[in-house]
Formats: sequence, C-alpha cells, structure tokens
Amino acid sequence: MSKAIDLVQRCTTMEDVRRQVNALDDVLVPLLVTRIGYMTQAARIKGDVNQVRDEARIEAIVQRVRERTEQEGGQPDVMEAVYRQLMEACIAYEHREFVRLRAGSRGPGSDQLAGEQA
Ligand SMILES: C=C(O[C@@H]1C=C(C(=O)O)C=C[C@H]1O)C(=O)O
Repeated sequence: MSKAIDLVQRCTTMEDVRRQVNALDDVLVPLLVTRIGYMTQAARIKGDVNQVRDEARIEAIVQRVRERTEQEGGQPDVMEAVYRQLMEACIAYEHREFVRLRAGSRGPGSDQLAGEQA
C-alpha cells in the first residue's frame, strides 16, 4: 500500500519546497472550507448550546486521526496538535453559528430558527 509520506518530493531549493506546499494548500483549503461548513449544520441540529463542545467526540476524532496518520507514515503527535487547534476553531465558529441562527427567533418556547417559516 502506498503511503502519503512517500509522495514527498526531494527538493533542492526553498522555492521547490514552497511550490510543493502551495500546491498542497490548494487542495487542503477547499476541503477545510467544506469541513468548517458542517459546523453550521451541527449548530442548527444541536438542541442546546452545551452540546456544541462534545469532549467524547473530540477524543474519538483525535484517536482516529492518529491511527490514520500512522498508516500514512506521518507524525501522530504533530497531527494531533493540528487537529486539536482545528477543532477549537471549529467549536468557536459553531458557537457563533449557534447564536446567529437563533438571533431574532421568537424567544422562549419557539422551536424556530431565524429565517424559518411558521
Ligand atoms: C461538529 C461537532 O461539534 C464540535 C466540533 C468538532 C469538529 O470540529 O469535528 C468535534 C466535536 C464538537 O465539539 C460535533 O459534535 O461533531
């Protein structure tokens, strides 16, 4: 099985390195935009603001991502750090979305989100 780590090209200059990194960012950024977009979906579906941060889910993702990283020949500790930062930013955004979606709703007792018809 080919591993992601085997795709790393030998570079001779920093220009080479940065061209490769930019090309990967062109793939990564759209994927991250989509991932982050799911925070709006989560914010709409969750019933209580206290559900926005789910520690069990965070730890399950960390475990899963560490295993995938090892399979690909990468650095599990580095990936865990990346993912913990990513998830903190996602949680902060999800929290803002949770508030935004409910702003201007009809107050206590309403089960409608902003923009939803009766
Ligand atoms: C999207 C969720 O909300 C939060 C964001 C997570 C993420 O970025 O993957 C994971 C756990 C949650 O605290 C979720 O609960 O799955």
